[in-house]
Amino acid sequence: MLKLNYNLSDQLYITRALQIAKNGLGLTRPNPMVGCVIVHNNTIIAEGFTSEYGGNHAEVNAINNVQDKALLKEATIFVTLEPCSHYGKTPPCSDLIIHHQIPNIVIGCVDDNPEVAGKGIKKLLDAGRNVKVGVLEAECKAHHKRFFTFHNKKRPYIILKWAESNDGFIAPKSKNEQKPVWITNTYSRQLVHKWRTEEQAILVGTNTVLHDNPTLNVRDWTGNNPLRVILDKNKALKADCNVFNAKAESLLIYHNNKATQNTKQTWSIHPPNNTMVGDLNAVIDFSQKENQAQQICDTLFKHNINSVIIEGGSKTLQLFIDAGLWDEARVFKGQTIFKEGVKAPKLQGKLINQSSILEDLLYIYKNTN
Ligand SMILES: NC(=O)C1=CN([C@@H]2O[C@H](COP(=O)(O)OP(=O)(O)OC[C@H]3O[C@@H](n4cnc5c(N)ncnc54)[C@H](OP(=O)(O)O)[C@@H]3O)[C@@H](O)[C@H]2O)C=CC1
Ligand SMILES: Nc1c(N[C@@H]2O[C@H](COP(=O)(O)O)[C@@H](O)[C@H]2O)[nH]c(=O)[nH]c1=O
Ligand SMILES: [Zn+2]
Repeated sequence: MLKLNYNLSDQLYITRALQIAKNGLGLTRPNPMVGCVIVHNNTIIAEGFTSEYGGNHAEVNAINNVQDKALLKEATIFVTLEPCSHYGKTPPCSDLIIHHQIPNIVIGCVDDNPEVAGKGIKKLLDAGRNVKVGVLEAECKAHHKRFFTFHNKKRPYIILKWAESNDGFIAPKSKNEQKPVWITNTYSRQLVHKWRTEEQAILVGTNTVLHDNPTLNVRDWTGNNPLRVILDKNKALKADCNVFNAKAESLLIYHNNKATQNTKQTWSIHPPNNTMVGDLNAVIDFSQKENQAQQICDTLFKHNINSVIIEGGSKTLQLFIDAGLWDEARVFKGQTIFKEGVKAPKLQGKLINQSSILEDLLYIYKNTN
């Protein structure tokens, strides 16, 4: 039977499931980071969250953690996302729940992946189980924002990030060395490395590579490197740029005219890992300025990328802002004054958080359109 009335304890256990689900952040991609709690007689008897990509789903881990499996016949299982119904890298979790005769299932939100999309719930209902759907639904959807954006908007969840001087520039007019001019302090920069571990890809424009020679990997935090996505219309970037080194994988996006396609590629692109589909070269039509951002999104979608952090420069960030193709912006404001230089992007969004990291200010915006 499908139930729609929820009580406080349902919310409490889904809150706990959301809390432990966050252990999978940056590890489960492109799978969602699900949390699961199993309760018997008002006591949590086991918990689980999604393992690193290719490993167990949250429900499997939670059920494996139950010591006395006989209790499952009287238990309630709480999950942030509808249990799956399909054979992916692992068998369907809804079958496992049925197999263990768990009578009550409480679900945060329905899975919008077309392979599941209600079929997991149907399986459970057809097996005569009590199913509640939509407990803390908004919170669960927000938690699974990367996964839902990917399936519903057919593009990755997009985070814009930049650091601007106190007078609104992201770089000075000129500089002597091919490396970034740091506006933010080391703690802010460490936070950026943490953010890099949380997203599947990181993207920058050509000028940023030419001027900064960034590496774009994770150094000041522990976690997975994102895939480095580099826009290089004319394949002008040299093989020895740091973004093509062996420290992480790179995807090059270039223009689709004959001249560039025939350009001999002189550097090796690292092989895709098992979360990627397609090869690590992609072609778009850069002459169509008005839909460049959409084409880039389509490319990332085809490569199964659920989230991307765009770290500049201004032109690249503005491209996505003008196309309305962004979800969150994380903007640092430092104390430096440049007087002139590369102007920071112009963005209109809802300010949802403001904090300070020593003297740096951090503003978080949401795209409400
Ligand atoms: N403080 C911060 O957070 C950050 C600062 N920066 C700074 O920003 C500056 C770069 O930003 P910005 O100039 O806006 O550029 P981007 O990094 O956004 O690069 C995109 C631009 O590069 C130019 N370009 C040059 N050669 C090519 C090519 N072969 N293919 C495609 N595009 C090409 C294009 O300019 P055009 O359209 O004119 O052809 C294009 O619009 C750097 O000085 C860097 O230090 C960068 C990232 C973050
Ligand atoms: N200058 C500046 C930033 N610059 C961004 O960081 C990139 C360098 O990455 P990496 O080589 O991996 O350290 C650089 O190309 C640009 O995208 N970021 C910030 O948080 N604060 C700053 O003040
Ligand atoms: Zn599953």
